[in-house]
Amino acid sequence: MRRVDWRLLDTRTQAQLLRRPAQVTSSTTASTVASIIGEVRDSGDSALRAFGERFDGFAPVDFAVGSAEFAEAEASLSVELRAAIDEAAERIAAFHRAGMTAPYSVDTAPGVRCERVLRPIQRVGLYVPAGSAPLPSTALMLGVPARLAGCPDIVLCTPPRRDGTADPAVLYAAKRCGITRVFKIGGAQAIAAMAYGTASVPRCDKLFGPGNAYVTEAKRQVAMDVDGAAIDMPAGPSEVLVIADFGANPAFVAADLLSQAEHGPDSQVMLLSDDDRLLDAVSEQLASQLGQLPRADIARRALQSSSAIRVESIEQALAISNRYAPEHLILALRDARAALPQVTAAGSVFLGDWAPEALGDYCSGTNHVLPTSGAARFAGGLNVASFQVAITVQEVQPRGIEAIGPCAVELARAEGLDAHLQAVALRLQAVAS
Ligand SMILES: NC(=O)c1ccc[n+]([C@@H]2O[C@H](COP(=O)([O-])OP(=O)(O)OC[C@H]3O[C@@H](n4cnc5c(N)ncnc54)[C@H](O)[C@@H]3O)[C@@H](O)[C@H]2O)c1
Ligand SMILES: N[C@H](CO)Cc1c[nH]c[nH+]1
Ligand SMILES: [Zn+2]
Repeated sequence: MRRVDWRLLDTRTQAQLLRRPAQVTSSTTASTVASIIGEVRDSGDSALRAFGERFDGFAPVDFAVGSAEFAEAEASLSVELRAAIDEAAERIAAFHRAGMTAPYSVDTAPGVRCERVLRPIQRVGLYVPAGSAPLPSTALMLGVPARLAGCPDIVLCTPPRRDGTADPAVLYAAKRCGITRVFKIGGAQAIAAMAYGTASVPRCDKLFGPGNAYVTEAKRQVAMDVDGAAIDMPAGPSEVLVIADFGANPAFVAADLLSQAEHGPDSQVMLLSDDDRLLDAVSEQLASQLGQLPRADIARRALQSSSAIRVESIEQALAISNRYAPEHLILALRDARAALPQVTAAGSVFLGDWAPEALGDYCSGTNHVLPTSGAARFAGGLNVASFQVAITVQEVQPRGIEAIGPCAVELARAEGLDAHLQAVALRLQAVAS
């Protein structure tokens, strides 16, 4: 992790420091992904088999997980793991249920009723990563809100293991959410299959879920294509930014940084502090904790494009954080709650010393599918509304057209749109006669 003093950097170097590693390699990734998508569109299942063989070491004859594989998966899990998945699912459901928006209706004038009704998106495609680590928690983060939204048709893709089976905990978590249409397909090819459809995989209206740089780029490309599919958000390589003051626990801070660094070599973790001793102590902790981690190599590579930044003040740290717009923001501050109003861009915020980011990943109840690469400046994390379409409705009585028709006539005249004017004027005449 490079150590720098923000106050000594010119503005260009400051900007470079806040760049994501995935942004640096994006043009190569984009062309690789474009050709994968093209081949899936042209050759469907046979392209999926070729990419499965090349990238996952397995090309299933049948991509769909059958009922026997679901049953074996469930039986193979420990009682403790099943209970943890069940417990997490319940807490995620409780938080997401509380955040569901209700339909509403307003009489905007006498005889004019405007409403907003909510409908579930009819067919949604979920992507659960399993490249370097299978993420059953992601199946919950996607499946729970999709069910609460009432989506009738839920498709899930996840990369197969080398033996051709899907990760059993991912299958259990999917089934726990009522999802049984699971396909063993990973990467950009899975996104292409769900966006355009193949003989095996149904075409979906909207795609959800995190993934590596290939998955995230594939989602971006299918979302740009009018024949493709909508997407939730860019939810790429994991990130965390920690703002720590003099009193923060260096072991906790280092553990939180490493918990995101271990996701992938393209993850990025940032530490900002106004205290040199804290920065020194975290650096020592990183070195000693790294040695204990099975995924130390991955974490070490992520740390190479990460920074520990000495700032003038916590206010300056908050300003830098808002500019960076991290997926996760940990406020390891003595009065973390007091800093919250200054946070304007972050996917999910963790207040104080006792809220490790890993709790949000698994079971606090918030969603861990969050915007990365700075998208937290304009987008929030996944929620039930992400799986719904909001349809507005208006119902107008004769007295309603009398009340608001003249307003529409005036505006139509100003725009020179006579057919619009006529549509209203005819009704005004009919009501008057
Ligand atoms: N932002 C979020 O909300 C969030 C949540 C969870 C996980 N994540 C991120 O998701 C990512 C998961 O990545 P992963 O790799 O473990 O799993 P993954 O399932 O996203 O990717 C694995 C797939 O990548 C494809 N692939 C691998 N190498 C390739 C290559 N050279 N060319 C083309 N395709 C290739 C393969 O098809 C493989 O099946 C991590 O970066 C993690 O940080 C983000
Ligand atoms: N931290 C990831 C989101 O960036 C989510 C996750 C799943 N499992 C562990 N972590
Ligand atoms: Zn994580």
